[in-house]
Amino acid sequence: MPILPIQWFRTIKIGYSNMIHKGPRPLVLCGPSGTGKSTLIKRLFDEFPDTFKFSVSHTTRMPRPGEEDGTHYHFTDKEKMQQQMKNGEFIETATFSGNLYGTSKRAVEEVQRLGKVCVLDIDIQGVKQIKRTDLNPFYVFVKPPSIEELERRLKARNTETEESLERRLSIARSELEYGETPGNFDVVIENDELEKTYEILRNFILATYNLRCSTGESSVFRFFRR
Ligand SMILES: Nc1ncnc2c1ncn2[C@@H]1O[C@H](COP(=O)(O)OP(=O)(O)OP(=O)(O)O)[C@@H](O)[C@H]1O
Repeated sequence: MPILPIQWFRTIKIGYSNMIHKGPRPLVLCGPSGTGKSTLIKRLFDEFPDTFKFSVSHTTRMPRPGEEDGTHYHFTDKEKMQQQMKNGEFIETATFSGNLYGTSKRAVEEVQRLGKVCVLDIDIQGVKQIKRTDLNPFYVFVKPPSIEELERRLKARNTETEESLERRLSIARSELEYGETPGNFDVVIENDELEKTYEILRNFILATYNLRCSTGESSVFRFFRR
């Protein structure tokens, strides 16, 4: 039997192509605030609880009662985190109420090592940062049917003040421009009707990760690797 070069094996699978060393490629979901990313991700996790996982973020804020280090967050301090940021250990960071938050490359790789798809719900700035790393995820951009509809959804969610609503809408306009630029994302999905959108996302993921599902006796979907 001929000895095949390792590159040959690597080309067999698409989504799992780097599984030999690292695990499945992460999945980035990006889109303006209020487009429906959390709603779609929740559906995905509900349907496929063993396939997807979030990474554990770092934070410099104090743990709240019941929060465990390494489970809810990696709790750290400002000096240490700033040093790690300088070392390039984070793929994205943000500041909220004076505390630092961030996703480390290592946290994503830990999910990959478990053989699960690490799901990253991040903004365009985060996408740009990830593109400078070797994480090599699949990029999905979720866009609203229109800015007017986005405004309606954000208002209906009841989480915004007039000021934060305006801020989100203005950021959304520039995010849409980046999201719709060809080559920036592997797929752009318009979230018009939720059921249809979820179906498109689901089909993309099944094909991309080279997975198929079948309806079992209990009508629960099960994954098989082809
Ligand atoms: N297709 C849809 N049609 C109508 N409403 C929707 C649709 N998808 C999501 N929504 C609603 O829009 C609101 C915003 O959705 P969601 O919170 O999932 O957005 P998000 O992109 O995760 O926002 P953020 O980035 O701010 O967390 C929610 O109230 C959600 O129920």
